Amino acid sequence: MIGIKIVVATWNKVKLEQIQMVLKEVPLEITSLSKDMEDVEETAITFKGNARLKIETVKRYYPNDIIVGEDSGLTIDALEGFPGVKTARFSHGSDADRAQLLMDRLKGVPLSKRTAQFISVVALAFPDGKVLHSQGTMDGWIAKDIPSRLKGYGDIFLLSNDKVLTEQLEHTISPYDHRQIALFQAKQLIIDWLERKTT
Ligand SMILES: O=c1[nH]c(=O)c2ncn([C@@H]3O[C@H](COP(=O)(O)OP(=O)(O)OP(=O)(O)O)[C@@H](O)[C@H]3O)c2[nH]1
Repeated sequence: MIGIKIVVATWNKVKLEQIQMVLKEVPLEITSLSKDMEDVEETAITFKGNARLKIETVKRYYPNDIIVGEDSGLTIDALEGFPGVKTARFSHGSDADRAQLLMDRLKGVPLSKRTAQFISVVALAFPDGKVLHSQGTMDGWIAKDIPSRLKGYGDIFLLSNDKVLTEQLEHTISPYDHRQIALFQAKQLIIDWLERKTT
């Protein structure tokens, strides 16, 4: 549709690539944020709330475009949902450092009680003021052993086939990935909105 772009409201390069990959089937130009745009303080207590904060901030700069924002994280049942919305920042350092801290907190907890979820919420803001959301969840367990190459949460997140997420992804892009599930729904919501707009 002439004039409308998709603007991806993320400051994370990997996430940007994943969003661009799924949304490339939508017949609109996809752009990322200009380098000098302020990051958003993620102060909400839900993934949906933080995804909304991201799109609302970016919409102020691009009121006539479709804004796509995503918030995700890991929730661990034995830790009452922790780290949840704080997954990217509950302590200093890298995701690998934080993953190590989670392993320490789960010391002695048997595998059957180490159930966890990766959750992704995508928020969409449309030029007519409409706001829509989609959500994806992936269930698994926090592994008992720390792998030798701990780079992030994907290295401690065990799937039902006994592989950790990053090991699985080396072989195939999982259609069951929380972010992929939320993004595929979001793609359809954008297509539906465009169809209604043109009919
Ligand atoms: O190893 C992983 N495999 C995954 O599949 C996965 N999905 C989410 N995460 C982690 O969850 C937090 C999201 O934080 P988040 O949504 O606030 O994103 P972000 O701050 O990086 O970017 P932005 O979009 O806010 O700019 C970050 O710590 C991510 O590493 C994953 N880690």
